[in-house]
Amino acid sequence: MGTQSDWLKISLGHWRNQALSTHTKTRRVEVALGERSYNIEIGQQLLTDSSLLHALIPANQVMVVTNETIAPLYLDALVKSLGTKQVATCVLPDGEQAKRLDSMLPVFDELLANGFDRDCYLVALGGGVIGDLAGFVAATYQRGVAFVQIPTTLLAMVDSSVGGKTGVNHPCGKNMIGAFHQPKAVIADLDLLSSLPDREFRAGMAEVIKYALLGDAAFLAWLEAHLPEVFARDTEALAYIVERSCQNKAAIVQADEKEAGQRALLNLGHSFGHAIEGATGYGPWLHGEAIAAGMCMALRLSARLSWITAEECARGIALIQRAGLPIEPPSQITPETFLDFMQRDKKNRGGQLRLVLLKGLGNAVVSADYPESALLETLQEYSDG
Ligand SMILES: NC(=O)c1ccc[n+]([C@@H]2O[C@H](COP(=O)([O-])OP(=O)(O)OC[C@H]3O[C@@H](n4cnc5c(N)ncnc54)[C@H](O)[C@@H]3O)[C@@H](O)[C@H]2O)c1
Ligand SMILES: O=C(O)C(=O)C[C@@H](O)[C@H](O)[C@H](O)COP(=O)(O)O
Ligand SMILES: [Zn+2]
Repeated sequence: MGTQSDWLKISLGHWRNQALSTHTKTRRVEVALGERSYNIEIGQQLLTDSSLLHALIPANQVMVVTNETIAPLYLDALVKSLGTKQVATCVLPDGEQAKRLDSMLPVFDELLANGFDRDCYLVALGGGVIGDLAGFVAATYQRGVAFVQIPTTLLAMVDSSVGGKTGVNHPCGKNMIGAFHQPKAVIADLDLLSSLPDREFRAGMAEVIKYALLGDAAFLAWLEAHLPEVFARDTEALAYIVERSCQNKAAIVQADEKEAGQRALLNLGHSFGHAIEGATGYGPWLHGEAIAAGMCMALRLSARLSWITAEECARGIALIQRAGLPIEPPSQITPETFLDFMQRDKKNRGGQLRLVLLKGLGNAVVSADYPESALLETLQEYSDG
């Protein structure tokens, strides 16, 4: 005999499948970058929409890059929908650990073995790891070929597939080797989220909350009110958060494609978060989890500086906690280790640590104008040592 909570789980699961089977209209967000402009298509049944794929991937030679977890779920369907083109595939190992330079070599080998020329298209079918890596292969193969992002995680749909940051990690730091290379299109098929594990879904929510905290106070209030629908994976709620997140990201990327200035706002929580990922060896902490803890650290430092009130700080942290995300870094990471990683952050200039901090919820700033002691005290708050 099942318990009441078993029953609740079963009925919620049933409702979730029903929710996903309701068809939402396709939404489109444009990333307007002159000759590098492209659209983000957000909808359902897009992976099997041959006419959409033919329109957005107008090449005869197509290389699909994916990983060993996603391939059995979605690769056949995609290859079938691509039809009669010359389609090659490259299936990489799963995980953040695989986001490194030498994982790119099998993709280059496969492109060359198949005689792919400069008119070929790469298709990144996966989360942020595959998108960043395949995008960097596209940026460098024969000095640059076209690519399309088909994000399969929430994080990739709301963030990594958009904006053209591609690259791989180095043991000394996150995304240390890479290039700006915009995709030709982003195809976000919400149906693919039905197989995403809950932990990965929560990690994606960290980047969604990021947009709200850094520049969209109305979205923050919406998320506070609608988190249950989001976590039930209600199709309309998913379509809304993906669309709103992409609109926020597109607006910033359009204004500052190569991060000369305001694009760094998209790095809220990342100076701390990337240090957590690096210090733990890339993997145990998912990117979104590290960024969640990092955003809490940025909130706490902002409150220490009196740039936000204690209430605003608590409100931001409460939402992150309600999303089931960590609100503190691992206590074993010492302030020295944090500073070591943070000193190599790409936002720094002239030896100064530039951080994304808050001057109100929905109002982030990039600043090196804070007393070093405030940063050290914040790091010490979390440390065992
Ligand atoms: N380029 C950017 O602007 C940008 C932005 C944010 C994050 N990132 C990068 O993205 C990476 C994190 O991306 P992520 O969170 O998508 O992680 P990920 O790519 O590792 O995917 C998460 C996990 O989910 C699995 N998975 C993916 N889609 C699935 C699906 N539909 N069903 C079942 N399992 C699925 C994957 O195999 C993997 O195990 C980090 O490397 C981060 O630095 C880049
Ligand atoms: O698109 C951006 O710009 C971002 O900063 C988005 C981040 O969520 C993402 O994690 C990005 O890869 C971080 O970039 P980095 O330049 O700090 O390595
Ligand atoms: Zn990120």
